[in-house]
Amino acid sequence: NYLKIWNLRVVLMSGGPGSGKGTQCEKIVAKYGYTHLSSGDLLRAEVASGSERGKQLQAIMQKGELVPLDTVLDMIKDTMIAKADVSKGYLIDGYPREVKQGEEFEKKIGAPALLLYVDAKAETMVQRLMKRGETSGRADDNEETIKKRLDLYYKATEPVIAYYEKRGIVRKINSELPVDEVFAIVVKAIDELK
Ligand SMILES: Nc1nc2c(ncn2[C@@H]2O[C@H](COP(=O)(O)OP(=O)(O)OP(=O)(O)O)[C@@H](O)[C@H]2O)c(=O)[nH]1
Ligand SMILES: O=c1ccn([C@@H]2O[C@H](COP(=O)(O)OP(=O)(O)O)[C@@H](O)[C@H]2O)c(=O)[nH]1
Ligand SMILES: [Mg+2]
Repeated sequence: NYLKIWNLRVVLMSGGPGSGKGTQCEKIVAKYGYTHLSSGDLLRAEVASGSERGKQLQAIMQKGELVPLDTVLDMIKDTMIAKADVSKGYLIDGYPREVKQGEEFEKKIGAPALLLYVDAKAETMVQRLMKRGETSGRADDNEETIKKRLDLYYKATEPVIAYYEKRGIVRKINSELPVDEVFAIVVKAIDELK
């Protein structure tokens, strides 16, 4: 199975907090049957398990900071391997968060075929997250943590996009548009892959 993951297509979904990554990923999974891995969801599952490691993660995420990159990469890799037999390809959401994470991913797993970059204005993202926070129950959907996530996104994650741009695999998509219009552009980008 470890060998098998090298042959499966990897699509990355990147964008700021609240830019619509999760929303678009759900639609991609329904249409293409890719295995969806959200690094944030994997981390939240570990927190929910109540483990010692989960407690440490909770503290980091509550502050809007980044979890050590090896922790996240190991979780992603283990999940990829576990699902390799039934997988048609992987859709990895919210990862990599920093250039170093991307480099490690390539060393241990392989090169992605496409990076979908959903882009919205900071103001839009904050608004969406505040609204989502009314019902999400996410400890990090509050004004103070949102601001930190946003700052860290511009500082650490935007350079990741520049890194993949050099390889010509980035498709930037305006996610200020209604969900279905954003998705139509996403579909085009995926269908162009061979
Ligand atoms: N108008 C509009 N709203 C959207 C769009 N995509 C997402 N939203 C809303 O914005 C909120 C955040 O979307 P998510 O898909 O959860 O965002 P995310 O990028 O996964 O955010 P994180 O989980 O914080 O990384 C949701 O409550 C959606 O309803 C879009 O394309 N257009
Ligand atoms: O590769 C990752 C992905 C997520 N996180 C942590 O998990 C939180 C939530 O991530 P998610 O992608 O769900 O939401 P976003 O911050 O994009 O709104 C982040 O703020 C980080 O603390 C992390 O450290 N590394
Ligand atoms: Mg999400």
